[in-house]
Amino acid sequence: MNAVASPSLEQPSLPPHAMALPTTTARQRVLAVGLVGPGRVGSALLDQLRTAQPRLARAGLDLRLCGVASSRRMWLDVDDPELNGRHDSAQTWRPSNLDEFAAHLRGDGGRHALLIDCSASDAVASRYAEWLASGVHVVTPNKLASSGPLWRLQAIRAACGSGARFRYEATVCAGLPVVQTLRDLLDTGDELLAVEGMFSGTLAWLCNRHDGSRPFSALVREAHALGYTEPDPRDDLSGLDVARKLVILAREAGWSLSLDDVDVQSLVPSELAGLPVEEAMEALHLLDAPMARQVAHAQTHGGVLRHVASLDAKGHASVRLAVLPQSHPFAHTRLTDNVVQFTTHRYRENPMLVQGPGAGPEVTAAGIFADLLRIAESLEVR
Ligand SMILES: NC(=O)c1ccc[n+]([C@@H]2O[C@H](COP(=O)([O-])OP(=O)(O)OC[C@H]3O[C@@H](n4cnc5c(N)ncnc54)[C@H](O)[C@@H]3O)[C@@H](O)[C@H]2O)c1
Ligand SMILES: N[C@@H](CCO)C(=O)O
Repeated sequence: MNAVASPSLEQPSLPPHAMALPTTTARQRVLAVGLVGPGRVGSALLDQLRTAQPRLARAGLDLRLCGVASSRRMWLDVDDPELNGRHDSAQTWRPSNLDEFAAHLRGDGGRHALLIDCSASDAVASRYAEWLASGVHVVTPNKLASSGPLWRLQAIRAACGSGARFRYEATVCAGLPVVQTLRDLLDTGDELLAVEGMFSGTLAWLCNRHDGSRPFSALVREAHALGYTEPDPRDDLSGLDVARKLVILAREAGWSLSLDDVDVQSLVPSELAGLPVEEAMEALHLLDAPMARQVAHAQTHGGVLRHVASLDAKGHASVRLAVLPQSHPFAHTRLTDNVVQFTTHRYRENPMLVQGPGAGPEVTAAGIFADLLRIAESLEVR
């Protein structure tokens, strides 16, 4: 199984026989896994799963990749490996159909099944409740279910009554333990008072790299190629991606925040906002002049640009680009570093910090993988 290096490659080379596992022993837990969205993050995850399979098998977890679905086509492990072999290891692909995909994953219902959504698709997020209700666990870095309509998230939570689990650690700051940390604080009786920080790996990287020597648009293209941005980088630049993360954390704490409640400062000029994504990628130069002015302004004031966000217990939430003094702790972050500062009842004098790389396929994939392992740990042997 090789990595799919480009998001445009919708066909990861996944010879079914490459996923062959050591013989299952009576004590092994079997987990059927299906992946939707083999893009930058999904492909990195497929690589990590394949590398880990022998080690997991020795530890008693038989991880079986049963299917991969992209927006247009899918591969299921029942597809003919001999035929694939005759076509130079090509896969047998069929048109994508999420109903068939989930039914195949469930099998006869006798095995544990887990679906990983690595798309950024609302249509896929809309299916979680029915998958969970049918007993399929769901893990995702896709923020749309947890930050979208509240009724849909409530339906997803209700569907977990089937015993299936829904985990989404990588929706906030990629592989950093942010959602789990907040959950641990709350589960042990602490109370969230405020969250502040830098929640965009892309904006952190752009602010660190943008010194005026290269056009901002060239840096955005590079961040996209490195896999830091959302599929549509305007989701990062408009502050929407960070607003989604604030909503996810607020809801984790039991607050009914929605995207409309977040005061967001967008960096996307209106001429760029209305374009289809391909045209917008061609017109990124529209960002250059305004961002050059922002950098010059920060330099004149002896400060640095940082993309910051905050949320308080009264539901005030904001996302903006700020000029911070060199002495500010956020001024010395590197590369894609995110910082999440939790002020809680216990940590009110000296808030708790989670900090580190906040974007990129490999760290994000590792966050998803860790969610999968937490679910796998709780499975009984079938
Ligand atoms: N890149 C990061 O650093 C990062 C970090 C945290 C979370 N995420 C999230 O991870 C997800 C994937 O990001 P990416 O950078 O890999 O994006 P990508 O564009 O590289 O990949 C998305 C994949 O989803 C597939 N897809 C789209 N619609 C689909 C549909 N309806 N059915 C099946 N497949 C569909 C596409 O075919 C593509 O393979 C996004 O939700 C993103 O917000 C990314
Ligand atoms: N595009 C996002 C990925 C992590 O959610 C970011 O740059 O932070």
